[in-house]
Amino acid sequence: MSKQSPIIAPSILSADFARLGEDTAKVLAAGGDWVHYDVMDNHYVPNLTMGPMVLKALRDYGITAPIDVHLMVKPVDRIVPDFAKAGASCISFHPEASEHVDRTIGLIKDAGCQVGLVFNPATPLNWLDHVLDKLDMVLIMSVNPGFGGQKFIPEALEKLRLVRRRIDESGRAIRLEVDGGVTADNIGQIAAAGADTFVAGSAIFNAPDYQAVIKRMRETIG
Ligand SMILES: O=C(CO)[C@@H](O)[C@H](O)COP(=O)(O)O
Repeated sequence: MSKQSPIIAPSILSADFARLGEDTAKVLAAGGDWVHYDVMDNHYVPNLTMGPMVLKALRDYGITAPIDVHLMVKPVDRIVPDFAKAGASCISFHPEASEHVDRTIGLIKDAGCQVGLVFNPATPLNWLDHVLDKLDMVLIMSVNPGFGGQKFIPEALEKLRLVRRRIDESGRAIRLEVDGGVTADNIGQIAAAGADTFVAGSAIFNAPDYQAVIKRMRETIG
């Protein structure tokens, strides 16, 4: 299976939290495809963000774009149905945070969501063994999770190449997402390494013109 059409998923971790609905609608109108929604629990990662109630509030506000939930929480399973009910489209989790990775994958699918598995910079790819065919997405972290605005870790490029190969060999339509330090300047290199789904927070939300950054990213990806 060759690469799928590129998706740009602005991470609303860098949005204006005091005007979250408005800012999310604005970034989508500016050309964002998905909403990337970071859930941090001050346990698995050292930060605390948003839960399912805020996600539901975005749906109630009128956000209809796919919401790509990145769970940085431990334990994982208990909170999955709440996010599905709130309107998540895809739920990704870290294998180290789940006692039973295959069970968590099944739980997310049974809740009606797409499922992704997330790899921190030091997480080995052998967590893909035996489960790759069940996934809709593999997410490669190019920073250590917990904060926006960090610098891209270049070793992520080799990891992307390795996962691209595994996905292609599987023959399945699995997305390859990258998250952390993605900018209009490095997105070309990241796309060339095999990513087709690009999360970007500070590079978009800290810019004066969201549309101009997203357009530049899209043109660079080709
Ligand atoms: O999951 C995370 C951080 O843990 C990310 O989604 C960040 O929100 C990306 O932010 P930038 O690095 O693009 O500023």
